[in-house]
Parts: sequence; structure tokens; C-alpha cells
Amino acid sequence: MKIVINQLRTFRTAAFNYKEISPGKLKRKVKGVSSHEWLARQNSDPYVEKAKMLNYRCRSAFKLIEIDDRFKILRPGYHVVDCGASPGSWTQVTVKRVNSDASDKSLLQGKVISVDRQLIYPIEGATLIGNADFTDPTSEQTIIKALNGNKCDAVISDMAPNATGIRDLDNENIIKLCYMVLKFAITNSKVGASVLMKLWQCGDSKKLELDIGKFYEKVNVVKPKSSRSDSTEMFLLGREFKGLKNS
Ligand SMILES: C[S@@+](CC[C@H](N)C(=O)[O-])C[C@H]1O[C@@H](n2cnc3c(N)ncnc32)[C@H](O)[C@@H]1O
Repeated sequence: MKIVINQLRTFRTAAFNYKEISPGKLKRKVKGVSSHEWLARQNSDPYVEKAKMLNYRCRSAFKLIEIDDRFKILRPGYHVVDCGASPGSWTQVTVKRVNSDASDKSLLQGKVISVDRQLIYPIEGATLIGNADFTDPTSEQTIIKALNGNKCDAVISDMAPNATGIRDLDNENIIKLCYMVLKFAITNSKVGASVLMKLWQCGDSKKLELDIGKFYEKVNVVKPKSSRSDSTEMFLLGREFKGLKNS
């Protein structure tokens, strides 16, 4: 128990000290991807086309679909918190998977609570908390209120801080977000639950993986096919939450 309290204390320090470091404070200029390159890549990307055809708000949907097809973290009846949900494709996928059949209310219905610091346009079947920064303690209270006394079966995060183009800085910012997600998940999940978070491969990703392993029986590093191969994006998935008493 003492170990758990110390671990939580560390998370709290990392989490509450969270401040995205502003690129404006740094003198170094960084070259980004040009809008031309971005457009060319979008136009030749089969997942962009497929997302349009299936009415997903963006191609990210396929990353969650691939991960869930493999690990089954979303099931009918589940309570799921989706962090960094805008524009909403993960929420669209999750709503479908936690509700056995939306037209038959007698069947198992889950609950999806989606948070983003941007606006999220309505998605039927989801509780949307837009214009809410996940790192703000009041957002956590709003999510807990929306959970209505229930604990989560899965906490999923595709959150990414605004990229500065300075790799070390971006990595530091996303790792801090991941620790906030982990802290939220371990304090608000049922035993047996999962946590999924996006990050960019960096020096600290191994430490985060080991920290997730202190609370979850199984940890996987996942790189879905739909995640661009030229990106360092990866996902850490913790399954079978041990519960705080057993960590
Ligand atoms: C890659 S997008 C998510 C895409 C989403 N999963 C989907 O499928 O539509 C990352 C999102 O994280 C959000 N985000 C980043 N930092 C955040 C924070 N501190 N609190 C809430 N949302 C945040 C951004 O506003 C952005 O909408």
C-alpha cells in the first residue's frame, strides 16, 4: 500500500505540474511539414478515403478498430472515457462497440464519455465534454460526475499536445499527458479494466511502460498498421487492472 501511495504521489507531482511548454519561449526555429506535403499525403492515403466512405470523422478510427479487434478492450455494456476525442472517430467506434444494438434498449448498453479541449460535434450515444482541458482538475470532476457512480472499464487516450516540431519538447509534453491518463485510469477504473494511450516513441516510453505494468497485469506496445510507418507514434495498452490494493 505504501508503494502505491508513493507511486500516486509521483504521478500527482507530474500531473499537477503539467504545463505544456510553449514553443514561443524557445529560440530554435523548426522546420515542419509543408501544407503541400500534407495535402499530397492525405490524398494518397487509403485510410483517409475509407474513413470518408464509412462516415468516420477521421482516419484515426482505424487505429482503435485494429487495436480493439486484437485485444477486445471494448465490449457491450462497458463504461469508457475517451480522452482527446475531437473530432470524434474513436468515440464513433466506441459507441458502436459498447452498445450491442442501439435500437434495442433492452440489450446491454454502455456509456461513452468523451473529453477534448476543443469542441466535439454531437455524436449520438456519447456524453461529450468539449472545451475541457483534461489536465484541469475541474475536467476530472466533470468526467466523474458523468460516470454517475460507475467506474471505467476502459480509459482510452489519443491525446496529443500541439506539436512544436522540437522532438524532445513534444515527447516531454505527451509523456506528461500519458501520466495524467494513467493517474485518472488507476483512480477511476474497475479491477480488470484497460487503459490505452498514444505517445511518441522516446527515451521515457520504456519507463512509462514499466509504470503501467505496476498497475496492470499485461502491457503491450502496439503500432497499428493504420498508424503511419514514418511516424514515431505508438500506443501503450495496459490490460487487467489489478486494483490499487493489489498494485
Ligand atoms: C489526434 S486528435 C484525437 C483524434 C480522435 N481520437 C479521433 O479519433 O477523432 C488529438 C486530440 O487531443 C486533444 N488534446 C490535446 N491535449 C489535450 C488536453 N490537455 N485536454 C483535452 N484534449 C486534449 C486535441 O485537442 C485533439 O483534438
